[in-house]
Amino acid sequence: MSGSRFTLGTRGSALATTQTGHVAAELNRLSGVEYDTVLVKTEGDVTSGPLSQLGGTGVFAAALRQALYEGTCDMAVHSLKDLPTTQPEGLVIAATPVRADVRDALCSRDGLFLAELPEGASVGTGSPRRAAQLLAFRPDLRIVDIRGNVGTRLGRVKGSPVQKDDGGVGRTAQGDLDAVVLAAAGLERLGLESHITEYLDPDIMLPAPGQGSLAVEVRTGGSGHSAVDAALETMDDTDTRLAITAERALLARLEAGCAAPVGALALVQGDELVLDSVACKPDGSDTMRRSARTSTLTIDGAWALGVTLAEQLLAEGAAELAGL
Ligand SMILES: NCc1[nH]cc(CCC(=O)O)c1CC(=O)O
Repeated sequence: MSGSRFTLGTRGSALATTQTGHVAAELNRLSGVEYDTVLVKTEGDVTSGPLSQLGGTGVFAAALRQALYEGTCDMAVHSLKDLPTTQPEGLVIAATPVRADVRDALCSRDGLFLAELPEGASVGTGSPRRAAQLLAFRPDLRIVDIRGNVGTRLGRVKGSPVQKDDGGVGRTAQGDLDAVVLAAAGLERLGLESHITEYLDPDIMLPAPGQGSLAVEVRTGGSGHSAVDAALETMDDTDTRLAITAERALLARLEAGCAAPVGALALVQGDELVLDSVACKPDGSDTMRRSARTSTLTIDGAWALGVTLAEQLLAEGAAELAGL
């Protein structure tokens, strides 16, 4: 689209609008071009069944991508981990900004660490990946399938702080869980990091491929503004791009979606890209952790790293283990 403004599509959740707002402000700072945001309702926001049973990947992204493709907006900001690994024809990821904290975060009552939760404690998550890794570390935990936006999930924790009508903050007795697990990045972007009682070490909990990373998507050919396209190029972070490429290649080669009990984390360490991965039996009774590294620091090299590690996992029975 030409003209002096660009339009950014976003989902309506607090997390989505916050993320989009940050990206918009940064693009405006870098390019001087003004922007508008367009709210797009997605299937993932209106369906109420448990996330793990929604089936298909990309329920959050599909409507937003449709809006972008049709020209309702010039750009879309996604949480990368919610994007299916196949890139739709006609759209490209123009920027992956510097990644935020990749870790999962425990938000528990009374500031308890994961290891300190009482025997049989209830932990809420809708993610089979989180559930399996929690159970691998603590087989006694009772995993409760929850969904909803970040605020709703935090509210499930016993004694979690609530905003009172008079503007003060009180404690709720409404909570029914001892803890929930959420992405640290989302909590931090929403200014809710005070709820975090433990950043879960990737040795215990490998994050979802792409976790903590944003993807700014445009139509093939660009945003329609050369200044905005240049800003997107500036915003793109090479190390983030390499890492998420390897993680997503692994997921793609496993033919696993975001609901699979599979974790992956890649990091540029010196002149190497290191990829750690885990495939779990959903009940956490068995896990397969494998790592690989490459010194070919290109997008093709990163993709090949993910594929190679996925093939090793598959050769060792990961598909049967994780029910892929
Ligand atoms: N599936 C929902 C979703 N998509 C992205 C984030 C958090 C932000 C991120 O990982 O970049 C979340 C919430 C969560 O998992 O706690």
